[in-house]
Amino acid sequence: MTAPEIVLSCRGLRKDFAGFTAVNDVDLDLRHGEIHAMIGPNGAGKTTVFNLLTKFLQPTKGRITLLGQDITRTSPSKVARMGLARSFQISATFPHLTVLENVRVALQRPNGLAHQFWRPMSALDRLNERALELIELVGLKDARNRPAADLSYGRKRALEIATTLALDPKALLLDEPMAGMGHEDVAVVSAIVRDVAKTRAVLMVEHNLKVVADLCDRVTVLQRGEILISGDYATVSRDERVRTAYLGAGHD
Ligand SMILES: Nc1ncnc2c1ncn2[C@@H]1O[C@H](COP(=O)(O)OP(=O)(O)OP(=O)(O)O)[C@@H](O)[C@H]1O
Repeated sequence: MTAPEIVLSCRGLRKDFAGFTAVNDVDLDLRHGEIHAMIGPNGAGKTTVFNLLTKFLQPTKGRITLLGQDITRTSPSKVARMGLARSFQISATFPHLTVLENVRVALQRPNGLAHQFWRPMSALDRLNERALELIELVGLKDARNRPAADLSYGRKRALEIATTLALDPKALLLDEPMAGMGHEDVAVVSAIVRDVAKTRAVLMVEHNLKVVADLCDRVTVLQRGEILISGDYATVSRDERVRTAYLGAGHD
């Protein structure tokens, strides 16, 4: 069987901040249908890698490709349109708008609201149809007419994921999607991530190792800006360097 298509890839990625190397020689391949976790201690460079991949930071060295196209020098808005989405940057939700209105706003974003007013009713119907599909995908159908502010924490995160999916990204980067959640919400959001990953590549920074073990196909461990090891959870968690450096001695 051939390996799934590589959606987002980087080679030799490096970022220096005023003489300090925050990220060094990072190679990553995100594949269609796979969930890839990036873990590592505080300050390991995870956020910097996210910022480099989404083009919010320009790499000092290295090359990034999205669907085979070199995006190393492409602007963040262009890479977003090309199919790379990041959870918190383009998914801000409006608390006083309903769930449906929030997703509709997100769906209209690529073309800008100003271009929408002249469209025939059928286009608006299509917009509602697509909005409802996304709302259903993240399990918020029953709450579609409720203001976002009324949702529980986990369901707000589900709404954010729905708005992030509005551009139908091919690669989705999630920065600690389960942060601050209780068990039930973690289960809900995990199921959503598993579902959305079926048709795209997902990279997530996640501190909850149980989530990583249950959800992720591949784990990359960063330490002091460099990749310590990359592989499936079983392989990575068996590695002595990972056990001492990150998981801590005695971790099972
Ligand atoms: N703009 C910047 N200027 C200078 N140093 C920076 C900048 N951004 C990050 N760094 C440094 O780069 C290193 C990596 O930081 P980064 O935020 O990427 O780590 P992280 O793995 O995301 O950590 P955390 O888990 O705490 O979020 C840190 O030492 C940080 O202080």
